[in-house]
Amino acid sequence: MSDAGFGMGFGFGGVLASALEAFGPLCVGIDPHDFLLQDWGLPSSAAGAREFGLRVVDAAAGRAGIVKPQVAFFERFGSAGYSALEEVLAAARSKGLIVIADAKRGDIDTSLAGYVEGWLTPGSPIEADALTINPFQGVASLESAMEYAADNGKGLFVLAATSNPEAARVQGARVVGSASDQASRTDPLATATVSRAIIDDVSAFNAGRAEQGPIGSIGVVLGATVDFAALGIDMNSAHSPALPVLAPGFGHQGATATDVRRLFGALTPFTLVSESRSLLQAGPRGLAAAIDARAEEVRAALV
Ligand SMILES: O=C(O)c1cc(=O)[nH]c(=O)n1[C@@H]1O[C@H](COP(=O)(O)O)[C@@H](O)[C@H]1O
Repeated sequence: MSDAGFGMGFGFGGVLASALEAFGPLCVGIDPHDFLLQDWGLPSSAAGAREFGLRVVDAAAGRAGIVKPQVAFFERFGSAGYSALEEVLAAARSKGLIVIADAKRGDIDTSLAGYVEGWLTPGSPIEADALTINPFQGVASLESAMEYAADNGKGLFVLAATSNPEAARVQGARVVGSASDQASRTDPLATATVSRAIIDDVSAFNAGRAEQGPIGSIGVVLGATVDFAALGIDMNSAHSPALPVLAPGFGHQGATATDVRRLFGALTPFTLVSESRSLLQAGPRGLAAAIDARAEEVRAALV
């Protein structure tokens, strides 16, 4: 595969670049909700979630570059659910799909290391290519996880501005002294929103690993339903290496392909357009065509 016009680089950024080049930015969610299992004629059980996940993988392979299993819908079935998830993860990775495990983990750094070892160690039974991470304990608590990911060719997507409307109260709160915020260096009392500070801190980590290539290994989650200006997030500020963005909020939550450029500005080439229910409700027979159509729609909107 050729590079995506940004130079391939190595590490997770390079893996993302090749998927974006080959398939465009669509990320297919694997969310076996009960109502979907029922619509698909599958039982609400680990076996149903396994079958659902494997069918989504089959439909996505060769049509999209990235899948995002929602771990919650497997975890609810306990060890049998994890066993099902292991099969889905392995099937997806064996078909060349990039797998983002959506588990939203977070803890003090030594405990977080346990999660990251499980999800991001090559050869682990739950190995994924990247993991979603919750930074509520401070971005500094993620430091060793970010290092582990970058050292192992893996990625993290750190929640920064999530798509749910309840998030604004916490994520829009203002904090003093964002790490790489220019204003905070000249005025020690200058503030940034929590969302903006998380983006700056993640970008600063990637800058320290610039030798890995033009796209960073650590990305952020920015929901496509969010009012970014209200959070003080400027999509046109520079990030070097480029900052990968996982963007849920498309389809069922309201955003559409035609919103991508307006919302993500200069970050558009590194933004993964993530949809779950709006694709999955096409059912097992219609899913492949739905993925083809949406992948094409998203690519066309970005030309
Ligand atoms: O990390 C995520 O993917 C995520 C972050 C966020 O801010 N909002 C959000 O909806 N998600 C996840 O993205 C998926 C959205 O599903 P749909 O609304 O059905 O497309 C779910 O698995 C959510 O858990």
